[in-house]
Amino acid sequence: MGKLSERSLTRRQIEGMIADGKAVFLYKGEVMSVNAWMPYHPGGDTAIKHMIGRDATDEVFALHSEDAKRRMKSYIIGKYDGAWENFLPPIKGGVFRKYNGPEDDEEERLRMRLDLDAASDSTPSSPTLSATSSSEDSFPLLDPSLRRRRVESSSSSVTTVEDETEVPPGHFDGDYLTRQYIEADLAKYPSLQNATQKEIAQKYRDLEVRIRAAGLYKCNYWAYAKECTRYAFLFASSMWCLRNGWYKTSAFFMGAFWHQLVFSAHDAGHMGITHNFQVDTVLGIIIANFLGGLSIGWWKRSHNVHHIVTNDPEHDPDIEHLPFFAVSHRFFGSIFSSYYQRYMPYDAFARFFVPMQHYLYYPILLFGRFNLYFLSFEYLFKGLGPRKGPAAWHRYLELAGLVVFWYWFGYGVVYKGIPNGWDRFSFIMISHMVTMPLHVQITLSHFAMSTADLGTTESFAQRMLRTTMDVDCSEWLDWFHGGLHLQAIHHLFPRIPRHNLRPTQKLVMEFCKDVGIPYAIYGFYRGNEEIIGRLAEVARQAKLLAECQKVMQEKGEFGGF
Ligand code: HEM
Repeated sequence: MGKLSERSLTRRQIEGMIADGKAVFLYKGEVMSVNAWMPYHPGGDTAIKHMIGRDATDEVFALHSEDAKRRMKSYIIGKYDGAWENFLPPIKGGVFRKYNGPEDDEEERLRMRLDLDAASDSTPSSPTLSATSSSEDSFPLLDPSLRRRRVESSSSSVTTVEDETEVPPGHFDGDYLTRQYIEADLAKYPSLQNATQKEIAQKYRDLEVRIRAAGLYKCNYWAYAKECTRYAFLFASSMWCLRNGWYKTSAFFMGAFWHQLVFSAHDAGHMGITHNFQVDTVLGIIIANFLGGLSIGWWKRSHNVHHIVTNDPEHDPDIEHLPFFAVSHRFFGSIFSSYYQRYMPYDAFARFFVPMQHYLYYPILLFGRFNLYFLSFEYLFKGLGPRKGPAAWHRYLELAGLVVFWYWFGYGVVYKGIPNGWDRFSFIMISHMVTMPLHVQITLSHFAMSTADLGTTESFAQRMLRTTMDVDCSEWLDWFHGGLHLQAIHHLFPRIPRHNLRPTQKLVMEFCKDVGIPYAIYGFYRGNEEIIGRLAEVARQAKLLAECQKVMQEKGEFGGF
């Protein structure tokens, strides 16, 4: 009998394993079953759950070190020959059938042949929706009168194309809107046919090889020396002003220090500095916990899921901000968050805030840092991170980091360094509010982009570029945006060091042209307009929904989503 890793598995066998509760995914044509590893996984189990039944090659490749990829070999249980069609993972509602024997394989072969015949009979260019869609394969075409299309040239040579979908006046239909948004994306992006998406995936992998050969994974440590000088200057300025009794100016510098630090914490959290998981995580803990009072573990846990299911209202924690913001009408339906493991109710608070969210966007973000404390404490005190495996000990270092932070900042700076209550209060408020641009920078790349789910065939590269945009700015301003302005590039290659994102951008633009994926890039001001525009659009929909519900209640009908 041959080695386990050499046996060929059929699609139905793999489906049957998943039906039996096994966490199975494909990586470079090999089938892996990882239940035993899940409690030890530094990336948490949610990340893996999103890949069950899928070809996870690109996601796994983008997020892991060479060492982790080597480690994966021991979880191979077989191989799959041929082109894999993704299942919808159980976490997204996928349903799997038990495997009863070779007769199931025969039945599956027949089904696939029939599907193939049906596909070749249909128009080749028309995109088909995969397992996530309803029984219909494609939605009725978007009513052109409802769509305003603008085509603009950015300062770069790449064209930015954008649609705005508006609700027909007088009624609110969430499903209709969802279909409209999907149709808008289908019209704008390459076909979802398996063959097209596989070609995009292949070209994305070729691009990765070119990037690696160009040395763009190599960290520029001199650039970090400059970053550290800036951090030291901001911190020293804060302390100097504090000593001289200029509390408000001191608070400003403290806020600027935290604002800048976060960019390096982000790099470390992605293993984008030394590329060694333990070294970069410790760097991240020093920056985020010891100096910033936050938890890098919390951030990694939520941010990594965000990288895998970007802009998916039910799964991406980075766009789940009810009751304050809803970036999609789908939040009106009180959907279940797989990350938070709870319903996100569209309750009285949400009905109050969301219709005016475009006015509240900047004021609420002023308080963003306070929310980060809450999420960090919750993560560390509830022990939500890995309890076993290579990342288990990080929790203790993180907790020590918080103790040190509250000692130097809470006791040393605020309590001992400032003589009276009012100045202490204003120091805390100013220093925290000065970090507000960071929250804008974080949300800028995604809030205005698509939240539509195009199904299981869409490649990782297309999904990242469809849900993420970049911000165009002069190179000398890169320090201010800290790499967050090149989010689309970063989402395609999360481990590329921040200072190499700009040279990578050129290669990504060529890739986008080649595969026909629009590369979204706006100036900072225009990007802000886009966000406010999107928030205003969803706010209008929320108002319309409220009006419809009121009318229906008056008529004694049920006013649902
Ligand atoms: C046999 C399967 C797997 C093994 C052995 C494995 C191993 C590891 C290891 C050792 C790390 C630490 C960072 C590193 O050295 O790269 C890691 C991180 C990570 N893994 Fe996996 N992994 C597996 C499957 C997956 C899958 C399917 C996903 C989903 C895309 C995933 C997502 C992540 C993420 C997001 C991180 C980042 C965690 C962090 O930086 O804190 N992993 N994994």
